Amino acid sequence: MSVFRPLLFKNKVALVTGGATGIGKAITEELLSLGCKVVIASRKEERLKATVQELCPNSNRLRGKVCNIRKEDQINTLISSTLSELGKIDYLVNNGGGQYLSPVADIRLKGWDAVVETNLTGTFLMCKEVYGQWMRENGGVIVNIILDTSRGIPMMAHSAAARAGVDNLTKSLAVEWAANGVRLNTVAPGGFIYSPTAAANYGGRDVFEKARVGIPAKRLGTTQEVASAVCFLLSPGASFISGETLKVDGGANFFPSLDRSR
Ligand SMILES: CCCCCCCCC/C=C/C(=O)SCCNC(=O)CCNC(=O)[C@H](O)C(C)(C)COP(=O)(O)OP(=O)(O)OC[C@H]1O[C@@H](n2cnc3c(N)ncnc32)[C@H](O)[C@@H]1OP(=O)(O)O
Ligand SMILES: NC(=O)C1=CN([C@@H]2O[C@H](COP(=O)(O)OP(=O)(O)OC[C@H]3O[C@@H](n4cnc5c(N)ncnc54)[C@H](OP(=O)(O)O)[C@@H]3O)[C@@H](O)[C@H]2O)C=CC1
Repeated sequence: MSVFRPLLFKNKVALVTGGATGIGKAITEELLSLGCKVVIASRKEERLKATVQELCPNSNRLRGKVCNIRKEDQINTLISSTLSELGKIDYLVNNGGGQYLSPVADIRLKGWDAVVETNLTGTFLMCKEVYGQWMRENGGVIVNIILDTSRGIPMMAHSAAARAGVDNLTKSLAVEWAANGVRLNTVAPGGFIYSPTAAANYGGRDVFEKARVGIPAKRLGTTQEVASAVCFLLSPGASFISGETLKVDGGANFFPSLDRSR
């Protein structure tokens, strides 16, 4: 059940990258339930189609657009076609991203580049293009999803470095674009938010289940819990919050190794 007032969101237009699966899909569902029009964008057309069919089969309030955020020309087209179809972009959620597990010693340059391009460069390009085509003149709100990198992330150093870059980019843009009526914040889910697509990237649910002992609440986070944080930061309730990082981790960044026996 949503804790937000639909009046605040009605007829807003939101663009959510990676909005067809996992956390992005929960954000999409929440925004739709509040009355927004939503465009979801990612690489795999079949996932986009399935989510549009599942969440909004009988209306055009949800549209899927194929876009690889590593490709500047595709981002350009994504933004311009969204504007020509829906007339505005009030909210951008840069959620699309990911990585693979590897010790640093085994990361090849091609893999490093793939992860940095996906997470840091992709977010930079999305922010720059939406600002240039719409938000510079009209304002808007951007939320960037990262990982909680406050203690580094062994086995995911490429992604941790890229996400720390996104966190810092967000702070610079929050200052540069404030006078244009643009707010930006990051949401940092701590490690373990289960969804089937996220888990598939690591060979199944096991790696998430094993993490449970290190989480003070003794449970995994849900995609809806991340979506709530995102919607709060998008909402007018957060109208004087910009350049901040909101962790969603059930307290796991404090004393993360305590009480592993339970
Ligand atoms: C300790 C416990 C903690 C457990 C921690 C558990 C995680 C919990 C916290 C985090 C959760 C999440 O983020 S959940 C979200 C998960 N979802 C995703 O990651 C989806 C998106 N990810 C991806 O698409 C990929 O991971 C990403 C690398 C970014 C892009 O892949 P692409 O194949 O499209 O990229 P390309 O440009 O073709 O480059 C591929 C190159 O990348 C490298 N590469 C790619 N996958 C690889 C792999 N599995 N193993 C090795 N190397 C790989 C190789 O060098 C590849 O080159 P070649 O060898 O020449 O091919
Ligand atoms: N699950 C977790 O525990 C945590 C997740 N996160 C982050 O949250 C975000 C969402 O992850 P989650 O929902 O869990 O996992 P998913 O794997 O379900 O989501 C990743 C999404 O990103 C999209 N994507 C990946 N690469 C690109 C690209 N180059 N261009 C466009 N879209 C892309 C994927 O779609 P497609 O493959 O079709 O392109 C997919 O929809 C990610 O940035 C993730 O790293 C952060 C902390 C913890």
